[in-house]
Amino acid sequence: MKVERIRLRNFKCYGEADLGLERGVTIVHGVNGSGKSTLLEGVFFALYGSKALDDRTLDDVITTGEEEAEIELAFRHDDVDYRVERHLKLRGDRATTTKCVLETPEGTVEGATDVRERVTTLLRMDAEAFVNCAYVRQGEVNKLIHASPSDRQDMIDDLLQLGALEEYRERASDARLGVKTVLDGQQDVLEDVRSQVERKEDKDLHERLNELEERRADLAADIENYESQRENASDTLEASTEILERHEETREEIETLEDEIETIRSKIAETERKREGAGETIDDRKTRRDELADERERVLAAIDHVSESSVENSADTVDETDTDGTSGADGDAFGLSDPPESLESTAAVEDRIDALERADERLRDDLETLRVEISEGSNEKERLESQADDCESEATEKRERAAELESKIADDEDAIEDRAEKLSTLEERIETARERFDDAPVGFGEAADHRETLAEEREAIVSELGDVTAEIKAVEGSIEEGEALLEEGKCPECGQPVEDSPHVDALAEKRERLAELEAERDALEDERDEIDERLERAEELREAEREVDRLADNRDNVAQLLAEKRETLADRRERCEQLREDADELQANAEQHRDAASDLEGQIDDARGDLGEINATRGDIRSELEELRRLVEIDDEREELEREIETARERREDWRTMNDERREQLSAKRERKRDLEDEFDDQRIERAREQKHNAEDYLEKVDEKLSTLRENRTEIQNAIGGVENELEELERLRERLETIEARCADLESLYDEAETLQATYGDLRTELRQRNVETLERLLNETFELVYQNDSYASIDLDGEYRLTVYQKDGEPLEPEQLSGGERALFNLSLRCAIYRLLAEGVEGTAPMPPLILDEPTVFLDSGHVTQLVSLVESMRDLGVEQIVVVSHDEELVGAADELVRVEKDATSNRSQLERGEPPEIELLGAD
Ligand SMILES: Nc1ncnc2c1ncn2[C@@H]1O[C@H](COP(=O)(O)OP(=O)(O)OP(=O)(O)O)[C@@H](O)[C@H]1O
Ligand SMILES: [Zn+2]
Repeated sequence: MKVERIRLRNFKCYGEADLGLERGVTIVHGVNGSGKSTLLEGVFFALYGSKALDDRTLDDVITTGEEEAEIELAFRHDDVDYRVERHLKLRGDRATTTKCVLETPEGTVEGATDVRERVTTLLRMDAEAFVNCAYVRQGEVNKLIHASPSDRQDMIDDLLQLGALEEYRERASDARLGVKTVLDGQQDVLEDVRSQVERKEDKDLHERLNELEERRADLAADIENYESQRENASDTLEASTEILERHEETREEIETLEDEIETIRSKIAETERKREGAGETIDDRKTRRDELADERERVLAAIDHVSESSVENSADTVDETDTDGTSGADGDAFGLSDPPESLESTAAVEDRIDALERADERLRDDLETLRVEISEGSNEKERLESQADDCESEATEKRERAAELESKIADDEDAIEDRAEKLSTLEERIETARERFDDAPVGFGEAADHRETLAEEREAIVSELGDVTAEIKAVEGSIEEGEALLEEGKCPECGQPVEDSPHVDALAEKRERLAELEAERDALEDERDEIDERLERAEELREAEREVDRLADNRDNVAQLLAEKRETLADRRERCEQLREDADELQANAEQHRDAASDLEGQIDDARGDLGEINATRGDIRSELEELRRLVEIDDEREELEREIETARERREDWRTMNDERREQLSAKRERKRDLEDEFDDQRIERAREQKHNAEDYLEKVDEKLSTLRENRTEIQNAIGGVENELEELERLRERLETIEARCADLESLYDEAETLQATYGDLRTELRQRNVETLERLLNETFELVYQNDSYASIDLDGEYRLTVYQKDGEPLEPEQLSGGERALFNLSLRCAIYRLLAEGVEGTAPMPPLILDEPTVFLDSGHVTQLVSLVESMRDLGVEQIVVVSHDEELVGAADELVRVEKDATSNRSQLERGEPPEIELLGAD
C-alpha cells in the first residue's frame, strides 16, 4: 500500500493542508509542536476513523473553534486506487461523522463501520495491528519489548492471525467440558435407574398378583349370594307396602267423601235460606206497590188543571204591544183542553207534561220580550228626561249671558256720550287758537319761517352795531391822545412841535366823525329794539300754531275711539238678541222631551201589569207540573217493583232446581262411602304391617354386609392394579436403562472426539507458531545483524512463547531489558521489521505491504546508531516496502530521504502548513 495524497481541513492544528506523498523515504521535519505527529495521525484516522483515536473522541480532532473537519486520503494498494473521505461535524459539544465513504473500483462503501471493515480486510490489519506493526507512534518504539511475554504473545499471535486457532481450541475445550457435564449427569441417572430396577425385581410381584386374584374370586361369590337374598326381601317389602298404601288411599277417600257430603248439605241449607229471603222480598215489594197506587189516586184528585184559555189570555196581553206578530197565538198549540180522566196512563201524563212545558216555554219567551220592552222603555224615558234637563240648563245659561251683555251695552252708551262732548270741546279750542292769526302779519302755518327771517335781520343789525361801536371807541381814543399832545404843545399827529404843524386841524375832523358815528349807533339801536318786539310777536304765533297741531291730534284720536265704540255696541246688541232667541227655542225643546217621557211611563206601567199576569199563569203551570212529575215517578217506581218481584220469583225457581240436583249427589256419595267402609279387613292389614317391618330390618342388615364386602373387593382390586402398575413400571425402567446406557456410550465417544479436537487445535497453533517463530527468528537475526553490526552479540533466540533471548559471543544469554536504551530501540525496530516482513510474505502467500511509518524513532539513538537506522530503513526499501514515512529532525536521516516535508506553524493564525522540499535542502538544514 502507498499513500498518494492526504488532505486535511480543520483537522487539529491544520486549517487547510494538501500533501502528495511519493514512493521511497519521506522525512517530515519541523520544530516542536508544529504538527508533524498530527499529519501521521491524519493518515491513521483516515484509514480507521474513531478506532485510531484511543481514548480520545471525535470532537478532539476538530480544530478548536471550528464546527466541521474533513479528512481525505488517496492510496494505492495491490495496483488499485482507493480514496477514503471523512467529514465530521460538531453538534452541541459532541462531534459525529456526517460522511464516510471509501471509493473502490468495485463501488463505493459507505458508513464508518463498513469502511473500517473493508480497510481491515484490504490491509489484513485492524487499527491495533496497524500500530503494533506499521505505525510506530511517538514514544512507542519499545512497546513490544516492554510488553509482558503473554501480551507480546497475544500481539504477535494476533498479527500472525494465530489468535483464531487459540479461539477454536478454547471452543473445543468448552465443548469437551460441556459433553463431560452432560455425561456425568447421564451416568448419575443410569446409576439411579439401575438400582430402581433391582429393587423392583426383589419384590416377587407375580406371586402376589396370583394370591390377590384368588381372594377377589371368593369375595365375588359371597356378594352374589347376598344380593339374591336381598332381592327376595325387597319383593316382600314392595307387596306389603302396596297393601298398606291401598288401605291408606281407601281411608283418605272415605274422609274426602265425608267432607263432600257435609259441604253439599250446608250448601242446600244456605240455598233454602236464600229462597225464603226472596219470598220475603216479593211480599215487601207487593205492599209498596199497593201504597203507591193509593198515592197516585190522591195526587190525581188534587191536581188543579191549568186551562188553555188562561195561557192564551196571558199570551194575548203580549200581542197587544208586540207589533211584528212573530209570537202570535195559534190557539190549538198546547192541547190543554183534554179531560183530566185521561191521565190514568203514564203516557197521557207525559203528554200533558209536554203540553204544559211547551206553554210555559212560550210564556217564558213572552216574559222575556216584556222585560226587554220595559228596560228599553225605561232607558228611553231616562234619556228624554236628561235631554230636557240639558236643554233647560242651556236656556238659563244663555239668558244669563244676555243680561250680562245688556249691562255692558248701557256702559257703552255712557262712554259714547262722554267722548262726543270731549270732541266738541276740542273743536272749540282749535277755533280760538286759530283766531289769533286774524290780525297777524303772516297766515296760519307761516309763523316758523317768519320768526327765522326776523332772527336773521336782528343778527345783521347786531353785527353792524358792533362795528360802529368799535369805530366809536377807536375815534374817541385818538381824540384823547391828540388833545393830550396838544396840551404839551406837540402835534397830535406826528409829535412835532405844534407851531406850523399841518396836523392840528385833523382833530376837528375826528370830532365830526365821532358825532356821525354816534348818530348811526343810535339809529341801529332803535332798529334792533323794534325787531326784538316783532320777534316776540312771531314767537307767540309759533306757539299758537303748535297748540292747534296738538289739539287736532287729540281730536282725531277721540273721534277714532268713538267710532270703534259705536261699532262694538252694535255688535253686542246683535249678540244679545241672538242669545235670547236661542234660549226660547231650547225651552220649547225641553217641554217636548218631557211630554214624550211621560207617554213612555204609561206604556211601561202597562207592560209591568202584563208581566205580573204571565208570572201568575207560569206559577200555576209549575205547580201542576210538580204534581204530574210525581205521578211519573210513582209509575216508574211501580214498574221497577214489578220487575223486582218477577226476578225474585225466577231465582226462587232456579234455587229449587239446584237443591234437587244436590240432593241426588248427596245420596250417591253416601252410597259410595258405605261400600268403602265394607271393603276394610283389619287382620290382613296387621299381617302386611308385620311383613313390611321384617323385610325392612333384613334389608338394612344385608346392605351393611354388602357394602363391607364391596369395599373389600375394591381394596383387592386396587392392590391388583398397584402390582400390575409396578410390573409395567419395571418394564419401562428396563427400557430406559438400555437407552441411557447407549447415550452414555455415545457421550463418551463424543468426549473423546472433543478432546482430540482441542489437542489438534493446540498442536496446530504450536506447530504454526513454531514455523512462524522459526521464520521470525531467522528474519529477526538477519535484520538485527543488518542494523547492529556489533561483535558482541552472536544470535537472538525466539522460543515458542515469543520469549526473546540475546546470546553474546561468549555464549552468555541476555534478557532484552538488559540491553542499552539505544540497543533496545534498534532491537525493537528489528523485531517490528521482522514481523513486518513475515506479514508481508503472508501466512497464505504474499501481499503488498503497508507503508512503514515511524514517529521520532531516533530519540534514544546516538549518532552512530542513527546510521544503522538509516540502513534499516534502506533495507526495508530493498525488501519491497514501497513507502517509508519518518518524522525526525535527525540530519543523517534527512540525508537518507528521497523527499522532504517541512511542517511550520503560522505564528499569527496558529495553523500548521506543509511544504515540500527537495533533498538539496539538506545543506540548509544544518543551519536550521
Ligand atoms: N483540536 C485542535 N485544534 C487546534 N490545535 C490543536 C488541536 N489538537 C492539538 N492541537 C495543537 O496541534 C499542535 C501540533 O501537535 P503535534 O503533536 O502534531 O506537534 P509535533 O510537530 O509532532 O511536535 P513535537 O516535535 O513536539 O512532537 C500542538 O501545538 C497542539 O496544541
Ligand atoms: Zn407832525
